[in-house]
Amino acid sequence: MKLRDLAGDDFPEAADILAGPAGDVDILGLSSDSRQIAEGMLFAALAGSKADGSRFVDDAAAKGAVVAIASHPADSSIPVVVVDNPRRFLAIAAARLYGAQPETMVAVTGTAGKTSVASFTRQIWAYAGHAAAQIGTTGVVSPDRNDYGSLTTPDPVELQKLLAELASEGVTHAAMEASSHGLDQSRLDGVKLSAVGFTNLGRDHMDYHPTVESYMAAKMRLFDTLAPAGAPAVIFADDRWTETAIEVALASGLSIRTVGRKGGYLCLKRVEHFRHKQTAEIHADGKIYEVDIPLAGDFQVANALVAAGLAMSTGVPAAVAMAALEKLVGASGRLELVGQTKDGALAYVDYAHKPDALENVLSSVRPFTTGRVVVVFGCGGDRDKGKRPIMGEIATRLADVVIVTDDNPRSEEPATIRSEIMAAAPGAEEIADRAKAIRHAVGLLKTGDTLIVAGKGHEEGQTVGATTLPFSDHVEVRKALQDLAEGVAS
Ligand SMILES: CC(=O)N[C@H]1[C@@H](OP(=O)(O)OP(=O)(O)OC[C@H]2O[C@@H](n3ccc(=O)[nH]c3=O)[C@H](O)[C@@H]2O)O[C@H](CO)[C@@H](O)[C@@H]1O[C@H](C)C(=O)N[C@@H](C)C(=O)N[C@H](CCC(=O)O)C(=O)O
Ligand SMILES: Nc1ncnc2c1ncn2[C@@H]1O[C@H](COP(=O)(O)OP(=O)(O)OP(=O)(O)O)[C@@H](O)[C@H]1O
Ligand SMILES: N[C@H](CCC[C@H](N)C(=O)O)C(=O)O
Ligand SMILES: [Mg+2]
Repeated sequence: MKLRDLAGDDFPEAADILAGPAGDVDILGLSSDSRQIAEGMLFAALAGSKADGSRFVDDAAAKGAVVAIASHPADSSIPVVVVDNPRRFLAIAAARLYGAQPETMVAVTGTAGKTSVASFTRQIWAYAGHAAAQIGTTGVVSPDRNDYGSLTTPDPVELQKLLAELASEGVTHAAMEASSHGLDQSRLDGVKLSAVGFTNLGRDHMDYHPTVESYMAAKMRLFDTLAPAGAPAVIFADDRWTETAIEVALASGLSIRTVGRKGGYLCLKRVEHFRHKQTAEIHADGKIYEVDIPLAGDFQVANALVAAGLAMSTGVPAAVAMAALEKLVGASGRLELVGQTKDGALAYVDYAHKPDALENVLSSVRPFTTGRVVVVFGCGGDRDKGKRPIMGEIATRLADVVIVTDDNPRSEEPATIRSEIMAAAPGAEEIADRAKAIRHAVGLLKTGDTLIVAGKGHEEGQTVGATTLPFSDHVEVRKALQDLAEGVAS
């Protein structure tokens, strides 16, 4: 496709250069990484967190790039087209180059619950008879795929390639997670959205966003920039940041649909929490439905409501959506019951790796725990350091036994990360080796206790330095439970 057609009318600041010979250049592919460039491709020079991509224009040209997109002029053997936001150019050009997307796409943002909402929305659509997919932290799930993922919101070129593949595989509906990094870096800018959702805002990624307001503003790009005017915006009604989300949706001309106890579109009239399910009375489309949601964790009711709101906003009748809630399966590693001891103590794996999530998950299991709540967790390296003492405090306040261990130390010294948590967790035990920490915790379990292994959820690796070693909380919990049952000494 010609560069001019990839740009369309979206980049008036480059209209002059695109009207000339540079606009006629035929583009065979796109990349923001000079190392991935091949003959005939466009190179987008992005200012990143570690490097400035414009340093690599010559490398890209040497590998066969025919044009570069950048935010400032550069001397090069290939034309350099200057635009205000090269990341946005890359995303929009990728959407045009790959062409197809599932007809109905929704995106959900918020600090916690995105993966669960994307999964539940996919499940409700599938129940309603649609070929549906989800894209996010746990990877890609569709009728034909179950691919492990790495980023919550993929890089725009990969994302658009994936959407075109899904469309060609017959997927008509896709729900995706919009992370604050993804939104801030314009990774979703070429996605054609039918509806958008917001769950909640808590503390996370304060290493990347300077203030909580700017973190919220990044999330709200989904509403004020990406959602087309008039699109439904499904907003969880009971969060501290609900009003802000509503204000942004109003100012952006979206159709506001609140869900929750204070919800107008879906109103939670009553909910009873049981150990493995919740019974909710939901007012939807003029009727009251009593729904058994077969998931542990009261926060899952909020996620189920946002998902039902998104499904209904894209054509699923209320009665079908409510019936589908009774069949939901939790996303992998989200308060997932992995096993129990012979005395009936339950062991869960959960993905809480930020303060609000840890607080929610520990509070959720408390009412059903007649014994002690035992938690094993750590904090990731090269990520928001401020959350470490906060999570230490939460664990100490809400659990009876706290075991601090490693969770993807990455380039940091693991002992330093643990000590920053331990500083706010008096009485906690520190066991560096995560497998040993889990085994120790399982060994402590008595009748009535609940174990939460938090932070890694579905993850299949432990990243130490630059190496990711195979590691799964599920596998380690199962092994420890089995050895305990067989009397193998720890
Ligand atoms: C901090 C961050 O978000 N980094 C993302 C960002 O990279 P960057 O722009 O900072 O890259 P950089 O290393 O500074 O390099 C700048 C540019 O020079 C290019 N380059 C570099 C070297 C070279 O030889 N040639 C070359 O062209 C790079 O390809 C890049 O385009 O843009 C890249 C392309 O989209 C992402 O892959 C990369 O994600 C990294 C891998 C990452 O770990 N991201 C995490 C923090 C993330 O995005 N997480 C979110 C949130 C999860 C959650 O909600 O909890 C997610 O969506 O997963
Ligand atoms: N609605 C919610 N409110 C508070 N905590 C939640 C909520 N939903 C999930 N959690 C907690 O957050 C963890 C992660 O849930 P989920 O993966 O659905 O969220 P996410 O927004 O996709 O997270 P991430 O940004 O890490 O991918 C869960 O394991 C649970 O501990
Ligand atoms: N998408 C999140 C995942 C964190 C998971 C946790 N296990 C950790 O490594 O901190 C991030 O990159 O911040
Ligand atoms: Mg997620």
